[in-house]
Amino acid sequence: DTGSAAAVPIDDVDIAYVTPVTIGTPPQTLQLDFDTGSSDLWVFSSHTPASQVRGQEIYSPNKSSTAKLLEGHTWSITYGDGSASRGNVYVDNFTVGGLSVAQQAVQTAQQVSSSFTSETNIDGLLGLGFSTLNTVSPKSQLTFFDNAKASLDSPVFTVDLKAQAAGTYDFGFIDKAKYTGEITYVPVNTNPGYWTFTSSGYAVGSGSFSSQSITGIADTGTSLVYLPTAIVTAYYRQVSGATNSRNYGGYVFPCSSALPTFTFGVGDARFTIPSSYISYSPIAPGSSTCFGGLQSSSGLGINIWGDVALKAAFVVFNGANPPTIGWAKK
Ligand SMILES: COc1ccc(CN)cc1O
Repeated sequence: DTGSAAAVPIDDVDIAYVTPVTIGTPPQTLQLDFDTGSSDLWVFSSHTPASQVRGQEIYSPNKSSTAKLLEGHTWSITYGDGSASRGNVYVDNFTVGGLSVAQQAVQTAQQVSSSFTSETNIDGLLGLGFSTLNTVSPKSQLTFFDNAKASLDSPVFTVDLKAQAAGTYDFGFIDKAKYTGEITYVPVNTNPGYWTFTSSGYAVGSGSFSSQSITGIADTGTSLVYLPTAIVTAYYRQVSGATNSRNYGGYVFPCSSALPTFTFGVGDARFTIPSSYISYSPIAPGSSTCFGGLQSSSGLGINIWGDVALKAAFVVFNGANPPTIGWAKK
């Protein structure tokens, strides 16, 4: 089997991407944020208080003839940005881009935090991290990818995110039309459950490449890139008027400032993030102060290669044993 579905930016700065999925019988279509940085599949539902729903599509298990409550199971998750959700669990038919799983655990939200309520274009998350991170209790559940893996032509999914355009999530195959040159594969550390790999270094603009190991996670569910402070300060030293603002919670700069590109290494390969991806967004609509797409990871305890970096590459998440991650130009 294989599957292929669109990854559509939800706003004009690519803060997140959503992908259509269908759940149950007859099929209910929701738009989910596919997140390689977590492993819960949760949805806005008929169990979500109306006060917390602001236009999101909901999954109603009682309207699905194939839904079954997973008795006595609950879940609760908190994300790196402080957002959170919790609820109960059903199993039901689940399809992504033509690829179906019969008894997928679908976690129905009974409570979502305000940032999810205000994210009106996201109807839930589909975790593509390792199933060890799943929060369902007393028995943790498998991700869609883990459930589908055995039936896939190849145990992989690929991520092709684009700036202000629809990209794709492919399952079970590697589409040669989506990348150029070779794919560089590097090892993945599955502890504690992220797609953790080690980058071989970085360069700021046309500067020299600094060979150093940067261990971090490939995270489709995070908008920006978060790297060690030394690297980030070296970058913004090249941006006139840049400051690390406590007020705005990170590096900001005059939107008119020229930004260098940022290059990162994967093995011998080099990937360059265009300046336009790093001039992420005005701090408020119409402001002449811009927030950077590259920020310090010092407060996170982990380096994150989020959408700003993933947009610059075609990435293969290889779920073989042992798992690896592959990066190619496009
Ligand atoms: C509030 O919105 C989100 C919070 C957390 C994640 C997962 N990194 C994805 C989101 O779209």
